[in-house]
Amino acid sequence: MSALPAGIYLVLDADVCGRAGHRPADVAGAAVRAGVGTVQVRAKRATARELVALTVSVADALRLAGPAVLVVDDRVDVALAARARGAHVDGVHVGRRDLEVDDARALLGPDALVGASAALPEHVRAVAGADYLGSGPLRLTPTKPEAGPAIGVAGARAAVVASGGRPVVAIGGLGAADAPALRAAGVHAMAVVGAVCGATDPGGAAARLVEAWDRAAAPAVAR
Ligand SMILES: Cc1ncc(COP(=O)(O)OP(=O)(O)O)c(N)n1
Ligand SMILES: Cc1nc(C(=O)O)sc1CCOP(=O)(O)O
Ligand SMILES: [Mg+2]
Repeated sequence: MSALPAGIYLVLDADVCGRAGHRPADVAGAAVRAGVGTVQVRAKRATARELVALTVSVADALRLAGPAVLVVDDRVDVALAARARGAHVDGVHVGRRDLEVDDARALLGPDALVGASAALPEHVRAVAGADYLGSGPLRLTPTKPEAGPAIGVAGARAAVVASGGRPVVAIGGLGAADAPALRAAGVHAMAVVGAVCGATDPGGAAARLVEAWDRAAAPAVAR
């Protein structure tokens, strides 16, 4: 199984990229070149066929950009279809209305990376087989207005405590300024959509996020 990289986790939302005038594969490549370790393909309005094509194009971009983990939001069938076309897809991120974690793993194979949404400690217990947990929204966000309620850094900390040592990925309204508090709470990675996909310069925005994350870990004397 691919381990989930710590640091910045890009949720590559096709609609947010499109509104900003960016090709998702270009955003993914620029982000990974800037040090982003994980990319999740998310396209809520796409057909299954469009999502397969998008996933293949992102996998192609990542092959050139450098090592990164690639997962698909929601759709195990799409991950499998992209793999069948030769794309390297590590796994999926499943939400509470998608396939269960164990079913996703049974279909994708034992080495797949399967992440699951779990905002509250009771959700964390319900996804015992997940390789990592996505917890949010930290704060309300225009990218996903239906998400909520906001759990804040305290909620992310509660997920970390309930996680049994599994990596927790915080999501929802996050930016570079959040890195110190999230790292202090024991969060493994910070997921962003708008901060990169919606930026004028996605690569530059990703580089600033990576730098903020790395700097947040530095000992106080080195700052
Ligand atoms: C890292 C991460 N965490 C949480 C989510 C939310 O996933 P989900 O519950 O499936 O909601 P949608 O993204 O599908 O609207 C995520 N995508 N990534
Ligand atoms: C895709 C997603 N899931 C969330 C959750 O709380 O489950 S919040 C979210 C959107 C995050 O976008 P942004 O970084 O632009 O705020
Ligand atoms: Mg989802």
